Amino acid sequence: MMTYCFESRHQSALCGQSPEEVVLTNQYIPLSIAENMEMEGDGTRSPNTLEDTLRTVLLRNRDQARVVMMLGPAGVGKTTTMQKMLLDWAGREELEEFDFIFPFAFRDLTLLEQEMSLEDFILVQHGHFTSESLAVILQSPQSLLFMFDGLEQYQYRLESTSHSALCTKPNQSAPVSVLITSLVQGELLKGASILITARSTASLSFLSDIECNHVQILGFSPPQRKAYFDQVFTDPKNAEQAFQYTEQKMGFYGLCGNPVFCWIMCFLLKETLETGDDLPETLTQVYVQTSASIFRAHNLEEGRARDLVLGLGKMATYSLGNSQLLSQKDLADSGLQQFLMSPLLSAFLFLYGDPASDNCMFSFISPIVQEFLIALLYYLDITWSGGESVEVLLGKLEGSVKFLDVFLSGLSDAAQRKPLEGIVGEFSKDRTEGLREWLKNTTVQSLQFLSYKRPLSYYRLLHQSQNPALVKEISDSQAAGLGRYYSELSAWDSAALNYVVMCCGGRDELHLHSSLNITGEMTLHLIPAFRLSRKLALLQCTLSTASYVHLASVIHKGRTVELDLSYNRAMGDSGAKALFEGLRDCSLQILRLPVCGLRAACCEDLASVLALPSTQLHVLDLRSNELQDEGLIQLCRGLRSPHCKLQELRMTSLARAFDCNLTDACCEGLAVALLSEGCSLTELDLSLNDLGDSGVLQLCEPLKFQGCSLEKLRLVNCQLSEATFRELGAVLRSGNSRLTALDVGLNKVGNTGAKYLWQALADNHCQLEHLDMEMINLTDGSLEDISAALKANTSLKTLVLKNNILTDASVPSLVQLINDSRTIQKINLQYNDFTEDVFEIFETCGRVKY
Ligand SMILES: Nc1ncnc2c1ncn2[C@@H]1O[C@H](COP(=O)(O)OP(=O)(O)OP(=O)(O)O)[C@@H](O)[C@H]1O
Repeated sequence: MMTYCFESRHQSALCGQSPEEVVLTNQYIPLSIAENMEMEGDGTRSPNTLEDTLRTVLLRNRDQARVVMMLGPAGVGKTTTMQKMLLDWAGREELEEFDFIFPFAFRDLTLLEQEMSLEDFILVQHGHFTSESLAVILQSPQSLLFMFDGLEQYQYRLESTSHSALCTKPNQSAPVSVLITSLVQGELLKGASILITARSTASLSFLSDIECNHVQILGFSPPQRKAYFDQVFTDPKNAEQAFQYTEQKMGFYGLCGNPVFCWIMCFLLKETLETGDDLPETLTQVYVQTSASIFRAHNLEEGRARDLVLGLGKMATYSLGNSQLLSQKDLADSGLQQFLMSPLLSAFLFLYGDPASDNCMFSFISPIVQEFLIALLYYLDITWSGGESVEVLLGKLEGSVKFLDVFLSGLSDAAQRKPLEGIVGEFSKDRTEGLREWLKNTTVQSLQFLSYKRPLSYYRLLHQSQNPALVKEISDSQAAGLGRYYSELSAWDSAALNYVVMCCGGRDELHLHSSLNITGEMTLHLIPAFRLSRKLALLQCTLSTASYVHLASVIHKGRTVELDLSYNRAMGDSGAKALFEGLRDCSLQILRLPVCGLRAACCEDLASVLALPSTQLHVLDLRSNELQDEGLIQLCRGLRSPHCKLQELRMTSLARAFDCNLTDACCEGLAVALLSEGCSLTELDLSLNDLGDSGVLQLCEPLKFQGCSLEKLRLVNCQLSEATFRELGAVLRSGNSRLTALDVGLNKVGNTGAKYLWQALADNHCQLEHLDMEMINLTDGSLEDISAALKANTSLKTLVLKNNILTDASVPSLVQLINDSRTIQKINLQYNDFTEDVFEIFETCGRVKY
């Protein structure tokens, strides 16, 4: 059994050690799987290491056919895992419940075109059994495990066939595809276990009728890849450096979990760390430098190297649209026959079988290498595919390629392609310039038209092309669009966005809206761009706690003056506390944190930073956070400090569902703070809190003192009655108040309550410029008071009386009053009980909104 191996291939810079070598030399590192494993019957989660999971699902419910699909992209370790299972089973360390395991590679099955029985099928692949022994073995299906590796390399489709067409006996002949389907459906060897690997779920329709467990391999987690780097490098310092470098520079491409990619990075960094050469900055450089190194090792002359790349590029394109498994004919059609015996060929292709025989088959070592070769072909042969433009090429291959545009962009940069150009000859200048032009135009278009493909996907390409002059050209023509992003952000997008912003020397304002799951890694990529922005708005995002730590480092001693984190509901006290660390010494003047899930627990930290001489905060927006009295009382400690520079504090609620929950209990502390010498508060918004008369009457006390700096006060919908209005009137008439704006709408005090404010307006001590009494149940009965107030007043500029119960009867007088007033600029009378009859009168005064 142990002579069997799924793939015979040798080690290369682009594909790593063979699976067989990895397991036999004990270099196998456990792999991670996706978390969304099925729940067990008792509600517990399945184990989450790959090996445990496979064991569990294979040994579950042994009376039925147990089919397990092991899924994961190319190079993630499916074959290696199978190889490891086999080795462990043979060494009696795992899966002892199975007496026999029969491994198959789908690729080999492609050659089995004739009909045969299951017995013959097994004997063809595993010749060490005799027919007699096999017949006995097959009588106990429950002790058998069949492994089928690499479904995408099977030329025939497995279909969900009707039961009558399936095989039921091991000696019954049928096409191999039917034998496999019969096994899977449980018609043949009922009770046997089946494990199949595939890169994707694309061709799994044959499993639709049966119960099947899916295990998704993710590859190496960060600790697993650290272990891998430690294993490959002998020097632990180099291992750490290479690991960190790979994480930071390549992490966002989403490839680092892939063992083969880790191998390539180790190979490359080992070389560059030894020679002191430049380390790769982009994905393109990784593949350019690795292939250049392969070519150098084989010392091929320039013409032949170019022919090889051209041939591989052509075959790569053919393979994309046709089959992953390629024949000798495909090789010859691509002009590669001359390289058949060259070891260089196997640096890019897996060879199965004897190259001298007609049965030899080939496949590209990975889709990403395939795409890299297509990109090279594009620049090396301008006649290829009718000389089509990059746009047409990408359009044609959309859906089947992932990194082609990335490589095309990277290779358009002379410095990045240089190591390969020295080996395969010059790239077409027309093509490199054409790419540059295309990239510029599509990026500009995406910035101009919101419906166009999102700009961030082009920023990735700009980052790859490493061409700051090109970015500058784009930003010169599209300055406005470059600072605003309204979509999901990935780590790759963040790195690309940072690159673009940095190439432009920063943006004064940077807005990221509605991006969920902004991780610490993403924020880390964006720190340089953030630090250059004076205004930073990250609205309706979900930032991780680590992101707030990074944001704190952005504002700490930075140039950011305004930070708007509105509607980051998940921030909470932990995020806020991390952020406030940055406030200790910063230029930040405006901090907007409405609807951020804050509670009283964060207010102590906030109060402490407000009291620091190094804090510059002028505006603090805490609307719709459930801070409660306790939170505001804590904050007052900061407000009382002579160092506190806060001028504007907003603690209203944007909706009843998001209350600040303040009551009269916080008002005494606030009154003391307002009276304290250091307090520089000029604007206070406490609307939509149940302060009641008992609370606001306490606040009125400091307002009557000259030392109180408050100029604008909003107390909309605070459950106030006549008593408070009387006191507010007294404040305005006191001659000491600096109040210039007062909003007291939605407190249903009627004419009797409002009377006190009309009287205050008539007093020449009152300096109010803005008064809002929306929806306070004002009727025509107050017309006399209004009239007296407006005739005498010389300061009021805006008056809001909308949503009251005034009728047509008041209109002529009101309009006359406004027309006569020298100061009033705007009066809002919308939504009163007016009929259309008076609209003509309103029209005579441009200052009335009705
Ligand atoms: N667990 C592992 N530990 C160490 N190296 C590994 C591990 N898994 C994979 N590798 C390395 O990655 C290479 C590719 O792995 P493997 O061939 O198993 O991937 P795959 O998922 O079967 O890919 P494909 O879909 O292309 O067949 C192996 O040859 C080996 O060098």
